[in-house]
Amino acid sequence: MADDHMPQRSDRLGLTDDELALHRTVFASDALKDMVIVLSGGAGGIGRAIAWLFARLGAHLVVVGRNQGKLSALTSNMTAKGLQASACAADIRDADAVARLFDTVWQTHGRVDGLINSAGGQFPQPAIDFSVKGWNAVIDTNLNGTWYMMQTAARHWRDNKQPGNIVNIVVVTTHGLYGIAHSIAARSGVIGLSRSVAVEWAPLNIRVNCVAPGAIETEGWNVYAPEARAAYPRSNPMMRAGSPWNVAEACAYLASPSGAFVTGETLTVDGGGQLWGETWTTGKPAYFIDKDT
Ligand SMILES: CCC/C=C/C(=O)SCCNC(=O)CCNC(=O)[C@H](O)C(C)(C)COP(=O)([O-])OP(=O)([O-])OC[C@H]1O[C@@H](n2cnc3c(N)ncnc32)[C@H](O)[C@@H]1OP(=O)([O-])[O-]
Ligand SMILES: NC(=O)C1=CN([C@@H]2O[C@H](COP(=O)(O)OP(=O)(O)OC[C@H]3O[C@@H](n4cnc5c(N)ncnc54)[C@H](OP(=O)(O)O)[C@@H]3O)[C@@H](O)[C@H]2O)C=CC1
Repeated sequence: MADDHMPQRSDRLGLTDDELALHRTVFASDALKDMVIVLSGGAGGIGRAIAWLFARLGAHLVVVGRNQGKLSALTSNMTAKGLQASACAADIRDADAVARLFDTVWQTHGRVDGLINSAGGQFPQPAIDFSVKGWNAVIDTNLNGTWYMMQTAARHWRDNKQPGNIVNIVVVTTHGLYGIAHSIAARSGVIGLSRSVAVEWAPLNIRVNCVAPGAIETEGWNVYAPEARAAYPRSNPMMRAGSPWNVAEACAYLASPSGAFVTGETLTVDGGGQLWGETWTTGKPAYFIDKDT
């Protein structure tokens, strides 16, 4: 079977709910049967693919974000297809809101089996120009917010003597992604945290992994200028953007029994971009442009 390619369209970015409801998957339809999964950023481009895939594999998805309207629109579309999903608005930067969120989910379902942290993002800017407020906004969202979710989930698993697993969506921090140094710093923190608590929490039967997507076409790309965005599909040796579905299936591998012996790992889903290619979110500076090509 050929790899799936993102349809190249100019009208919108990413996959629609109708497409996500039907997209082929390699996973068995009961791979996540009866699992309760908390998914932050669930109404975003990658989050929605995760929500649909996981619910189609039998899980109940609790989707989290700041915008109740976007969350409810998604869960209505999912429940209309017979899938199990509910919406819970919360800002992951607010540790008290995160605590209330997990209390509510445990009260409602009596369990949580997995946490996927897909909430995140940044704005493109040369690092030398970051304001204190801009820096803090990105660190708070991507490092602190992700940590509040991880720690709160883990405390519930410990206190209820239940196993759990966490997948954090990060960015590729090792090579080729420029103009978002605040996010590279935050996500490097998340990767380090994940490796550290993968060991500390192994006695609690909690696995912790990361997925690092490369250029994945979603509406999240709207934060970048069209000229910068136009170069993203050429940022890896496959010379194309990835699909949110590719990221969702990587998460399913890690969150289901297929990942039972994997912890502390970062699974990179970038078409080889960490080995060859570059992404300038701010547009490529003249200094780096080879005038002979
Ligand atoms: C292939 C490529 C890789 C792609 C990777 C992806 O992740 S794809 C997409 C993934 N999705 C996304 O990335 C989603 C889009 N990103 C976001 O939602 C935000 O960037 C956020 C994550 C920081 C949220 O922060 P928030 O809710 O607090 O929002 P806020 O708006 O209130 O900003 C707070 C402060 O930040 C500063 N500042 C903000 N923008 C700019 C700018 N353009 N310029 C300069 N500075 C900027 C500014 O100081 C502002 O305060 P001010 O001066 O206005 O009082
Ligand atoms: N698309 C890509 O090419 C890549 C994406 N990534 C990362 O993958 C993740 C998902 O990306 P993608 O789906 O494309 O981006 P989107 O912008 O489409 O989705 C991000 C989601 O995060 C939610 N969110 C942001 N801040 C908060 C917050 N403080 N509290 C709760 N929810 C929040 C947003 O919902 P709301 O605004 O309603 O709160 C939104 O639904 C992000 O971490 C992103 O940085 C990494 C590499 C590449």
